[in-house]
Amino acid sequence: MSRIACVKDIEEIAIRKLDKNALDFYYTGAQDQLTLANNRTCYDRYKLLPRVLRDVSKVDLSITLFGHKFASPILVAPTGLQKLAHSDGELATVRAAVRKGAGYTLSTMSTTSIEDVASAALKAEKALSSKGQTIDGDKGGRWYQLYVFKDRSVSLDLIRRAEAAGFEALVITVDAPILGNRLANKRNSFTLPSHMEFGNFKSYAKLVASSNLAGVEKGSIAQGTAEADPGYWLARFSKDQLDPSLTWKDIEWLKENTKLPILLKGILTHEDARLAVYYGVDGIIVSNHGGRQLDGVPATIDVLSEISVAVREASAQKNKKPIPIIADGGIMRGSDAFKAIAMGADAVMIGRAVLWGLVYDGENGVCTVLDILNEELRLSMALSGCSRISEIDSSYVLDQSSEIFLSKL
Ligand SMILES: Cc1cc2nc3c(=O)[nH]c(=O)nc-3n(C[C@H](O)[C@H](O)[C@H](O)COP(=O)(O)O)c2cc1C
Ligand SMILES: O=C(O)C(=O)c1ccccc1
Repeated sequence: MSRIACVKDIEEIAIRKLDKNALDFYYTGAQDQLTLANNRTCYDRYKLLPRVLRDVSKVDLSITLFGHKFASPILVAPTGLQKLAHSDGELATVRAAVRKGAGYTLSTMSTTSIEDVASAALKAEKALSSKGQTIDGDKGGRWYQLYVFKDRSVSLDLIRRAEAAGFEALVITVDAPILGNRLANKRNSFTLPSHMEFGNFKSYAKLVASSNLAGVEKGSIAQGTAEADPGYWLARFSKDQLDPSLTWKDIEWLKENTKLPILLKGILTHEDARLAVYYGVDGIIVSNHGGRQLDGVPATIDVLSEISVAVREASAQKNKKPIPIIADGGIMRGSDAFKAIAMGADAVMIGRAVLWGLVYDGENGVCTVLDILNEELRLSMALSGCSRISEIDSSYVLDQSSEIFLSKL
């Protein structure tokens, strides 16, 4: 077999390896998958405008967020059910993130517990130090993604556990009050194999019953009518347990209940970006959930520049520095990350790319994905004349379909 040269090569192998139930869960988007497709094609529309004759003999990828130095602005997005990809699941991913100094966010919907992920990460950090290996970033840098449950005591307990386990920020996902309309998962009656389960809910009786961890075959839930019953295990669990009544008031409640920085994941408009600053959150993740929630929303790169203006203005009104903006969706190349940063992101997250690495070769596969994307980003920077992430701005990209561009013609 020929050697792996890019993340697409790894994706192809992963597609061949996974069964239909798991592949469709990872790969597909909601409804007509318009946003999923757009997430990819939009990057291709932005052209790079390189500057030359600048010293690029040293290119520094590192960034600092919330006082923490990361080796690269490419962070690992929270994705649920990672044991479907590899038997080591979340443990493999977090170990890879440690080895590469990459930011890592653990999903509420993990197949491994918060505590086991934290202890694997600490062990991996110790192993690196004892080998005398250094990474270009600080230790730690792990965040916890929270879905807010109807039973608020569960959410509070998850926060306490994440804090106790050393997670350093909370990522509140706000674009999934209800799970998106995922047709492939419906058709497949998507389910977890019986030997897998959620990693965090064992002590919450209601969640155990509702997720059928108590031994009932997960796939055997009767198919209801489309309206009354979302039709498959995960959609039903989400409908029963996640709180669709969440509002900005609850962000205040969360702030009262933790000292950790809070990021909102799933912001797509400048109005909500302003509200996020107004309500005092510490960062936003501009995301369409990888095209898995509301189909038909724009690709994140297309809304980044107006959101970054809004964040700057709203933060200035409070006499504060702009809060960090992270973007995700469709990033499969280091040059995609470069473009997102140019359009206003401070960092980016990768979801599926990590999952493909995990399927391909567990921990080492995720390391390979991170290495490839970081090297591609380094190359984009060097060839564009940038030696630091902070130098990358909108002068390095051209959006050929934007009104500004068209009005210049
Ligand atoms: C299989 C899968 C599971 C996901 N699970 C979660 C999750 O549990 N929580 C969450 O906030 N986002 C979740 N996401 C969304 C990702 O965090 C991220 O926004 C998205 O994957 C980015 O797009 P990309 O996959 O094109 O990189 C999931 C995405 C995928 C593909
Ligand atoms: O699939 C997802 O996108 C997601 O966010 C999720 C929700 C519930 C369980 C697992 C993943």
